[in-house]
Amino acid sequence: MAFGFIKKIFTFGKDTAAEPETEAPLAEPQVVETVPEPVIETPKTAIAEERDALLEEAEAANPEAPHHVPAEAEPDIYPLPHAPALPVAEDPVSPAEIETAGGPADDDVAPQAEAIEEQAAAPVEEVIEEEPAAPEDAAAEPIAEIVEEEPAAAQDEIAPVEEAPAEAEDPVLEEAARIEPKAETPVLPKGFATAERTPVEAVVAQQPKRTWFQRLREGLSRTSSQLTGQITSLFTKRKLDDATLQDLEDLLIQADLGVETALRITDTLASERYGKDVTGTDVSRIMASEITKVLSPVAKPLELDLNHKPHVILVVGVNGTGKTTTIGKLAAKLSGAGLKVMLAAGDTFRAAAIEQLKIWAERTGSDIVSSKLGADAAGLAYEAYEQAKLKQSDVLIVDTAGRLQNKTELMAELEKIVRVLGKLDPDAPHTVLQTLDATTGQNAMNQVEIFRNVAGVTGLIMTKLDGTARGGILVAIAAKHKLPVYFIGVGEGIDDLEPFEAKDFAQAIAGVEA
Ligand SMILES: Nc1nc2c(ncn2[C@@H]2O[C@H](COP(=O)(O)OP(=O)(O)OP(=O)(O)O)[C@@H](O)[C@H]2O)c(=O)[nH]1
Repeated sequence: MAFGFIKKIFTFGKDTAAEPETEAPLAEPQVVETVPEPVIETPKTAIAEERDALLEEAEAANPEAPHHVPAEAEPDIYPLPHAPALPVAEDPVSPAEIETAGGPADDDVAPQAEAIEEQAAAPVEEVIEEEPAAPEDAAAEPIAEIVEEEPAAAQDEIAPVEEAPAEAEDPVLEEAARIEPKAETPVLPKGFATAERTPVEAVVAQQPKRTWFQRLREGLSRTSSQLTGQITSLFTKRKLDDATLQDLEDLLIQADLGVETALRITDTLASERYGKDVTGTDVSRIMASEITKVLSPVAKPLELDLNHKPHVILVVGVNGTGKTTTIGKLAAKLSGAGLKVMLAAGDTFRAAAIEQLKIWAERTGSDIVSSKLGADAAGLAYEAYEQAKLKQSDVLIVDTAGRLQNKTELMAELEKIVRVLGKLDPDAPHTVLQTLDATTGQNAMNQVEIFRNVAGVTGLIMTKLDGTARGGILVAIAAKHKLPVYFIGVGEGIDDLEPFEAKDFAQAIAGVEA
């Protein structure tokens, strides 16, 4: 491992498979300088020829002078001004990349790099024979340091990945790994310089973090730009008449806003501008205003009755809609506010979901009750409630397995969880939250209808509004079900959960500047 690492330093971008089995030699320049000509069987490199010519010339000019290049000066032969930084040595860097990293290469850098490659490829026995005493060599010490330090640094980075459960690509786990301390940049040997690449952290730091509102806008930009584009072309050089109103209504319905809201918008537009010229901006403004009116009554805070101890929040929804992630975000908010939170890993179908919730519990300082894969989820909810009572938790949040609304067995199991909790406290679960994935269109309406019947959903959270969200369906759901919308998910991070604001959401959908 350590030797392989050294080898990488000296063989940038080389296909290591094509190299000899022996570990790479420490290609000190003086090694090549002192190798007698007959031993090197490869043809002379340009730099060697140039060097010999210079030596001959110097000898001719002053036959008394010593013509051996002193050892300590030798590293200057190949300063490699743009050598790759050691931390990224795993990433093969070709000489071409080295050049571009620091601008155009000097004419003599390329042959030097070539010479180094040749030296590195030379059979190890030859080099060892000719190599001067290594401990004396100034460059050798830092290399030894790096060799010792490198495995430890690598372990720091690898460890969280090894500990991660099966679904290592899970962003929650990735983020958990990301927050591990970074390995320190090793001290480079003399004669090397770090490549002038901006570290990734610096690049990230340079980019201003997008606010959640920007992410929401971007997420909904597919809906809004499609809508506004179509609306603009609809009203170009046309007065508002019945036909344009009908076309507009169709466009709004296609954007999932629902018939009721579409009619609200067209009616208001007709009352203001019938028979007159209409611009896209007029329509967007009316759209934002009418959508705000529909959403305002459902934009409510999540009320907790802390007399219950615990206030039980059951989280339900179709697979992958973001239940577990949302639970983590909620737990972070609540425990951050000083409440004692207990989580119940009721998604007993998916091992990764249990692990994922454990990580969230750890990150948020919450207690957690979990059981084996495949255990009875209602039994787990019961146990979790008992534990939460015992521990005097303020809030118990119960995760459940994702289920398609048409899977009757799973839906029956959900009913059972609700029944069991109701036996422990007639009012429990006090809140039944349903997560909806904003990338889903009309199907989200169907999901709400069924989960509402089975689990008595009392409020909604729409997740993934930072992606290529559709979002319009939330307006239709609000108009029809009038269920509170508490929060929106605008990312995978712990803080990416924002209270739902009707006006912000409406303006983002309508493409109106705030
Ligand atoms: N971009 C984005 N991704 C999210 C958001 N919320 C959740 N996700 C991601 O969506 C994926 C599914 O989230 P989970 O929390 O595992 O969903 P779940 O509903 O518990 O999934 P099941 O256990 O399969 O039912 C994960 O990759 C999350 O990181 C969000 O607001 N924005």
